[in-house]
Amino acid sequence: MQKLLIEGGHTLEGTVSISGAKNSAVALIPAAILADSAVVIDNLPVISDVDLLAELLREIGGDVDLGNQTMTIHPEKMVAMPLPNGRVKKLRASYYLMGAMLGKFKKAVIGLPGGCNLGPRPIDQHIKGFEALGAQVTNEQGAIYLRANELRGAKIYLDVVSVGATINIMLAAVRAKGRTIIENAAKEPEIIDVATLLTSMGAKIKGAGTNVIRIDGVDHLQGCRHSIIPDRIEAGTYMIMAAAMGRRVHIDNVIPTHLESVTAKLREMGTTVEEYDDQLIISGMDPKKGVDIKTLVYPGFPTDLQQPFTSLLTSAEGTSIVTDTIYDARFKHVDELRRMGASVKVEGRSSIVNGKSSLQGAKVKASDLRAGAALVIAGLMAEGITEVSGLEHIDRGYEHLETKLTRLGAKVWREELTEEELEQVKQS
Ligand SMILES: CC(=O)N[C@H]1[C@@H](OP(=O)(O)OP(=O)(O)OC[C@H]2O[C@@H](n3ccc(=O)[nH]c3=O)[C@H](O)[C@@H]2O)O[C@H](CO)[C@@H](O)[C@@H]1O
Ligand SMILES: C=C(OP(=O)(O)O)C(=O)O
Repeated sequence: MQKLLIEGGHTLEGTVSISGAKNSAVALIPAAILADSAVVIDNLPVISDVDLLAELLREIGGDVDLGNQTMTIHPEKMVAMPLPNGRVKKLRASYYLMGAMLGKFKKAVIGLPGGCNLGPRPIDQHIKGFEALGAQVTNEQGAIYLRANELRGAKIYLDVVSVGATINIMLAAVRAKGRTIIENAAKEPEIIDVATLLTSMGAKIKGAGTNVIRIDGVDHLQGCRHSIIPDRIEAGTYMIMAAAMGRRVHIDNVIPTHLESVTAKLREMGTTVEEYDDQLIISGMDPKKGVDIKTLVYPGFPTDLQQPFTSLLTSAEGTSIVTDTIYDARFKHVDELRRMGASVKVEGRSSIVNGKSSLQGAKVKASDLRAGAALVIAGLMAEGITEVSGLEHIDRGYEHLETKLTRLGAKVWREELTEEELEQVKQS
């Protein structure tokens, strides 16, 4: 087991290229189950969630060839193998196997998903959608059993705007008989990406990216080739790093419109953000002005970036309030930031940051993926050395983090945990 060490205080300068979007990839890979022939996915991020999903597809009989940033999935020999335990419990996105297997085989048994612990992560809206399409859904001993004689199109109104439920219902509805209408659908770019793949496979989908999606079911879906959109959350993380420590950082392979809420907040703080077709250039400026953040569904400020942004706010003047309206318990980074000398506390679903603090390197632990990113940013800003453990979370979502940061001029490297640290991990 390893930890990440960061020597803080180094200026970032140069170019970083953004990988394919994790939150698309984890839905696109299960979507390939629906095809009758090979699906090739390009621009895949090199992250552990992708490895896990490749293994899950192999478990159900898929022939999966995972190269560098490309995956070829042969679904011909896949079967409706029950997956009640094991790898499905390790990532949230395993829930997309429900929609894809229900669409293809009209049945599935999938263990309740894992993923980052952000407080409760219910899937009632997914189940409501599957039931509306004609599936019988039961929860037995921690696994969801789905079965349908036939799937029929239906009108489904989501009570909560959910990315996961919108995609999962799309995955099942593309193979239902007749028309499905998802109302109050989520509008995230990753939903458009999944709809693009399904359309290339032969599905009939209209309205992805708006709050009403219409799907006309088809009898079969063929293989295709698809390239994943850039990861707006990885891009946002580097934007924040550049605002914190950057002289002039070029962020390549981005879709700037996907990041408008982040760009707006950085500008409000005094950071210079230049926008081009597929590139952003960020120059951090001092002094920084504190700002309030409220996470919202797309195109609002993304919940996945509130933790990283909080680290940046510790270097800003005045008081900033960060409110998460999507996951109100997503604040496990706060105690760790305090260990580094930040003045930040949690009140209800908000964290309150009093700036400006001078952070000091410390031994800290990433409790989840974006908490990990927040601690890396704090480490870049801090005086001395920061040691971040819990790297398995960071590796779920950031491709070659230390290589990308080293190229920008950061001093960051991995080391094995000491015997004593390993013992502490076992006990925690
Ligand atoms: C809207 C939103 O910002 N979604 C983010 C959320 O997606 P993720 O797919 O995890 O979450 P959803 O979009 O599904 O959920 C949004 C909200 O709806 C609630 N909910 C969801 C499903 C359900 O059946 N019942 C229910 O109550 C959730 O608890 C949450 O409060 O986290 C992902 C990873 O961190 C991000 O990439 C997504 O952009
Ligand atoms: C929390 C995240 O991932 P997941 O939903 O896959 O746990 C994330 O991408 O920030």
